[in-house]
Amino acid sequence: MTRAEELPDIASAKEFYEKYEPKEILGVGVSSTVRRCINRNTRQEYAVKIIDIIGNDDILAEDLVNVTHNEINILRRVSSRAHIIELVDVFETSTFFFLIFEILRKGELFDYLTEVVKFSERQTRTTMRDLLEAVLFLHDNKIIHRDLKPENILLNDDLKLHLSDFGFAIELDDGEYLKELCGTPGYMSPEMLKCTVDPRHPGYRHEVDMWACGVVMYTLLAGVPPFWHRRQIIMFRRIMEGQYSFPSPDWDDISDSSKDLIQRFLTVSPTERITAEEALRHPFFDQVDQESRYYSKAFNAKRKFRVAILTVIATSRIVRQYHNPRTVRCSVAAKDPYSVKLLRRLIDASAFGIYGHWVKKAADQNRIMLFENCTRMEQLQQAKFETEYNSSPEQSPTQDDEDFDTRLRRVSTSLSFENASYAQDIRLH
Ligand SMILES: Nc1ncnc2c1ncn2[C@@H]1O[C@H](COP(=O)(O)OP(=O)(O)OP(=O)(O)O)[C@@H](O)[C@H]1O
Repeated sequence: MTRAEELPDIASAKEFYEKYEPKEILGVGVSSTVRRCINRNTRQEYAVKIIDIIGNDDILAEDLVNVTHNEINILRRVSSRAHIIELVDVFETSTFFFLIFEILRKGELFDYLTEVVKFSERQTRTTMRDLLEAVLFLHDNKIIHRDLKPENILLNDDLKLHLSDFGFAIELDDGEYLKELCGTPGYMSPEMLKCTVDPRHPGYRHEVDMWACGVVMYTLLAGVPPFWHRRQIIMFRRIMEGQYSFPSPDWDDISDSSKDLIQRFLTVSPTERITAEEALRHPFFDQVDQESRYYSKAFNAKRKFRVAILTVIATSRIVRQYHNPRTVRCSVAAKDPYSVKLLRRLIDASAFGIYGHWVKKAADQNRIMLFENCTRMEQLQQAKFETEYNSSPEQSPTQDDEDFDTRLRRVSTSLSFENASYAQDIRLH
């Protein structure tokens, strides 16, 4: 049994054990273990996040206590709002924190996305609307999440999303700017990266969350992240320059309004980037509005008749397609099987079946980045290589004369180290 799997002894957490009965592990975080638990009086099920303050080799106990207090304070302010996880109870001892949350049985959006490979536009619309409503609430209350990504979005039984993990969330006063580099590399905004390498940069604000929303939306629709590159330093360059594309064939069937909204999220200048409020008014969401308005209208015989006719037409089309599927020319399938939608899905699903995760499709389209938290050894090796490279005599510039790329490489190296020890989240001081 690993240390994470061990339960804190009863003497050190009497109050928690008196009220709750811990059960099996639901997930393991960087500094915590999450278990199902049952309230002994009500028999209601919850999820308890158990944070081991002193048993964490990578993080200083004092830092962990401060970070957790900040997380609890923010959660108490935002908890149980629509699409935000509910914090039910908190217990603190000298060695452990116990944070009791509502239980979200379907786990991470990330795992769900891994299973289905990518989302339809309709699914993306629902997911992004819920996410943006949560983000709007945070921003209206001057809170920045700073780590929006599919791993931090949990799903309940009805696949309704709940934003979680407020470990990096922070409250920001008007006119205040931040400079701390934190979050997850592929989701970081250009201004966050720029202020790390340019000491004269003013810093960043809540717009970093909107950038992350763009990365999430792109990833949901394409099944691959927008800026990924095997070398983190190149990925950072791409982020800072806003260099991404909508390559064929994946994006051929995706509407212009989806692409337009992504472009508005992934706008390099934070002042020109779309806000959560504006995004919710974007035409991409109109279709849902029409649908919900349609269903909320009172009974109308004419409309009902129309729906019945459309249903018959759709059903007969499905039956026809089932018996006479669209022909695929052998020459096309042999030359470029991935361009045929039907085969594309089959290839993706088979690759997933074989490897247990998404695999590389081309140099610029790589799903590996989504699994970077599993490649610790590779990152550690790369970090070691980069450090040796940086520490060689001819590669040790002073703080003043080092060029932009050297500073960026330094950030990238630190991130690789942080990634290796902290799995996917980072916090540099
Ligand atoms: N309320 C919940 N209901 C169900 N499962 C949960 C719940 N909260 C967390 N989990 C599961 O536990 C895993 C770890 O959660 P946690 O938020 O602690 O991860 P983390 O953010 O990586 O941890 P850390 O805060 O230490 O960085 C999640 O990925 C999820 O699968």
